[in-house]
Amino acid sequence: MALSIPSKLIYYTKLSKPRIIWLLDLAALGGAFLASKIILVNLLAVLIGGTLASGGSMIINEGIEINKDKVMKRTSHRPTVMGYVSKKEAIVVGTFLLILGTLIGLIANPLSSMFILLGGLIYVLVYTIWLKPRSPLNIVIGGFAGSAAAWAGFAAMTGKLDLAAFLLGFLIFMWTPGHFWSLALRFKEDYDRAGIPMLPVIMPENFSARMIAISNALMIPFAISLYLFVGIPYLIVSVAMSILLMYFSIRLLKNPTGEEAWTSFKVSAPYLAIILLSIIIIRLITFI
Ligand code: HEM
Ligand SMILES: CC(C)=CCC/C(C)=C/CC/C(C)=C/COP(=O)(O)OP(=O)(O)O
Repeated sequence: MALSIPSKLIYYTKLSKPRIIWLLDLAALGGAFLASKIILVNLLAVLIGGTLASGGSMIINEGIEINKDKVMKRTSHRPTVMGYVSKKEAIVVGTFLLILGTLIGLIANPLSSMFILLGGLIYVLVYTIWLKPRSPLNIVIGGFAGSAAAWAGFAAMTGKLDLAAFLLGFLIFMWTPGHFWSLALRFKEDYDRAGIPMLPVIMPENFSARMIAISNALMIPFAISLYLFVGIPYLIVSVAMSILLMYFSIRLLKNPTGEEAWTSFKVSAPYLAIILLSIIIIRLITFI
């Protein structure tokens, strides 16, 4: 199908999942602001490189998954399913963007660039190709893709990692199951139809709700202990947000329905966003 360049650009922008990239960028910013100094050029390199690489990785994912996306209601309108972007084109363009993003990360330093590449490779190779079709633990391991964004941000400023960076990375790692199992519980019929063994597909609702509550509870110590590096105002924000998150996890435990799971999913991104924003804003104030 011959399409104009502007419409291709619109399709590629949609395929890159901008609704997810902003939070990955916020994770990279959160990592960067945990460092003791901010190097502006490196910050721009990791944000631009990370955005291109994560967008590219999502485009590769949607190239690989056309047949699954076709049978899932939620994903059946993607430009790849509609035939506007072919499998081969998505994989070629996505790979190009992943490589370009990795190279731009080199402007900061090799470690930051390595984390950008690692994030993309974990998402495409480990999650999409290897674990997603095979194991209900797919997203547990896949969660390291999000950690890589935070580590790329920190490494861009310092060329190394430290305890604060590890805590932020593991916070995102532990956040991912609660985020995704809530969505998968809401759309379990979709995943079942596509033959993807997501936890809520193969286990009863109450078991999935319990796993969401447990993983959220295990995440909270990582979120709160970052106050050692960010200070008391952060402690107040992280405790308040964690109480709110657990309130919705307990509601889901008591009533493990698709509707409650959707509420839990909708709370999860703002939870992480507010934690990351408070790190960024509080550290920014201390830098000034
Ligand atoms: C393997 C790990 C992950 C899986 C399987 C996953 C899965 C998903 C899915 C299927 C959606 C709905 C997608 C759509 O709208 O097309 C979604 C939404 C989202 N994800 Fe994830 N995700 C993961 C990790 C992450 C990470 C690490 C971040 C950022 C740090 C993130 C941020 C978001 C955001 C911001 C949304 C949009 C939420 C909304 O619409 O309210 N996700 N995720
Ligand atoms: C540092 C760096 C480059 C990190 C990249 C990390 C990355 C791309 C994480 C994305 C995770 C994500 C949106 C999964 C969507 O799941 P899915 O593809 O199973 O969703 P679907 O069911 O909507 O297809």
